[in-house]
Amino acid sequence: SPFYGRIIEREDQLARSYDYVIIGGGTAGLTVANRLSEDPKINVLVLEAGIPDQKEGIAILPRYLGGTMRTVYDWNVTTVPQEFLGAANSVQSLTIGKVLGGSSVLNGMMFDRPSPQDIDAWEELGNPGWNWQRLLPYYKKSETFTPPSPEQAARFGITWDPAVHGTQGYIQSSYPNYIYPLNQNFQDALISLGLQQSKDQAGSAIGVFWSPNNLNPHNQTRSSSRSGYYDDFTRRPNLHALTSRHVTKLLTDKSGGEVKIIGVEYVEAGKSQTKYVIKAKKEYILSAGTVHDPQILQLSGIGPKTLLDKHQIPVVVDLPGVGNGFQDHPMGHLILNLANVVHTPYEMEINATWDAEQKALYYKNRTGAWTAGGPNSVAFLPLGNYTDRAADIISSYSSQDATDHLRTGLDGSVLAGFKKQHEVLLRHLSTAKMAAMEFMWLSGANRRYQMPFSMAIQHPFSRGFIEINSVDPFVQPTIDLRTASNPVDLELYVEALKFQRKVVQTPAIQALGPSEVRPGSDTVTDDEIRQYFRGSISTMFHPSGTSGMMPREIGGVVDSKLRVHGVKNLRVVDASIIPLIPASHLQSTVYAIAEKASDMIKGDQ
Ligand SMILES: Cc1cc2nc3c(=O)[nH]c(=O)nc-3n(C[C@H](O)[C@H](O)[C@H](O)COP(=O)(O)OP(=O)(O)OC[C@H]3O[C@@H](n4cnc5c(N)ncnc54)[C@H](O)[C@@H]3O)c2cc1C
Repeated sequence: SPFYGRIIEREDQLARSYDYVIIGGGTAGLTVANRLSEDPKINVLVLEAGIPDQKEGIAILPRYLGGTMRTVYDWNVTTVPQEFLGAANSVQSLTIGKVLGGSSVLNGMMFDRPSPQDIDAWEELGNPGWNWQRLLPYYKKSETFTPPSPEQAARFGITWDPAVHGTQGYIQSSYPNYIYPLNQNFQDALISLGLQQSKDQAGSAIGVFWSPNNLNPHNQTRSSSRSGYYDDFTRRPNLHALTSRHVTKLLTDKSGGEVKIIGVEYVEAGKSQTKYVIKAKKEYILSAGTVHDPQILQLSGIGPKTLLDKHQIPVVVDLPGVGNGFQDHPMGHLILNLANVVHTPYEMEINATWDAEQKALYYKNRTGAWTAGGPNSVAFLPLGNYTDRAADIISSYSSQDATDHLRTGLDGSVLAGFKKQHEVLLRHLSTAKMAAMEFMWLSGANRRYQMPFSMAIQHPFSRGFIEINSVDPFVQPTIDLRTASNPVDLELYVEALKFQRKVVQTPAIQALGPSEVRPGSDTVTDDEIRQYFRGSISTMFHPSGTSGMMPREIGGVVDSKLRVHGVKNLRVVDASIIPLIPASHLQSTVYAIAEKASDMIKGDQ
């Protein structure tokens, strides 16, 4: 067919049948599509609600990091008012990708990994085979790591361990040709406080470390699931992507005793009168992301019975976990102005001459500050590393009844699951092997200030939810992060700010002539600090957990082969299956999950 080998545009270009239909061509969706279509006999269709980006600056240049937010490539969804936060930041926007490549086209390009314990905890929740040792090969499989140049390695002291990196994967991880010197001040400051520096974050992400970006080292542009797993494979005749197609529900059949998916219903964007149905011979794979997976499942009658009854949707599978278990990394800031002039991404915004010089360098030979955007320097710290109140905090969590601060009306199975998570988290957080807080200089991910430090809680005990509030698939589901609903989470921020202020006092930061812009000198007491965070914490864009991988008896949505409980031929593969959010930015883990899932699906063929 003349249409093979590209993104197809019309229904009459579809193949007669597909073995797999993948709902959502995002980070995980395109990974699975690539791997399944390696077998030329297997036909794969991806249905993606967004359009392909045009490789414009905001989508591919580190200089314009963040520029896709609130554009056509963003679903532009917002939360309901957050009752545990202050009025000023009560309604939050939650950027998520609506584009071929999904959130990997919008993300902050930080390419790090969690610590082994973060993944081992998944196995402890009843998922055999989901531990660090078994997932590490998939982190490696998805990555091609390029070490920093010898000059950069020598100048900044960047070390790495080739044993934990991949060399054949489709996602490029590398250091930009230009590294902002402030990354070094940040490292030096933390080391001067006695913190350990890891040789390589990719095998043990504790302490302060250098991190690469998802950056193509050859042309210094973003590496995304689209550039890595899709663009070079469009000549495969058995891989089709149909964009601008919004999936509205899954069609189910219960007649044989077990529940089966018998088709996917979708519409073309802007033409919702005409409904199409496409069928898969083997399986359906839901990769629509943490916000939309539960919406699609619930609209299809798979979800909590009480919610389905409320909307008069016939119950196909009563699965109380669907949409519950939402987790994210809420993020707060300490912001400095610097008296001593150093180059920062902020300078791009105020110094047109410097920006133009850097632009010229970029287009001449891919050097200069336009190559840099995503953060390269970060610290993931266990409680005992940044506060002497670690024991108090652990005991505040452990003296709670695990279900004290959850939303009301949850099914017993979901409560049992959270009890189990509570236990697993407390066991690990009291060791030096699980990070509780991430500290980072945001680099180009926040270009409004010279020195925005972020602080993000890594293992919140608060849980949010996503649920439909209409049977209309085009109405955004209710997104309730419930940030800080567990009050002990806020205590971690109080301690984090005090620690961050100590960091500012170190010679490495003092050399920059810092003055605190936020929260500022009138925020001193614990109560003032709590108020500050209530009024300012926002999401770090790491939504996960709404199709949690756990046994059904404890509120799980998918089993350890990522099959939806109670449904024969449906898997979920993306960030929503993460049962406990790890201490890391999420993309490397999403790729690893998708690579592992692809092998499991092939194995079951
Ligand atoms: C602004 C931002 C910054 C981030 N920064 C970083 C970072 O620096 N480092 C890092 O590691 N991670 C970062 N992340 C997180 C990381 O990018 C995500 O966790 C990851 O990309 C999620 O992958 P996914 O496959 O679960 O979902 P997505 O990649 O979002 O894919 C879901 C896809 O499904 C499609 N879809 C949804 N509903 C439907 C429907 N009804 N019909 C058809 N298609 C549908 C969507 O359009 C989308 O393409 C960031 C994320 C964002 C948004």
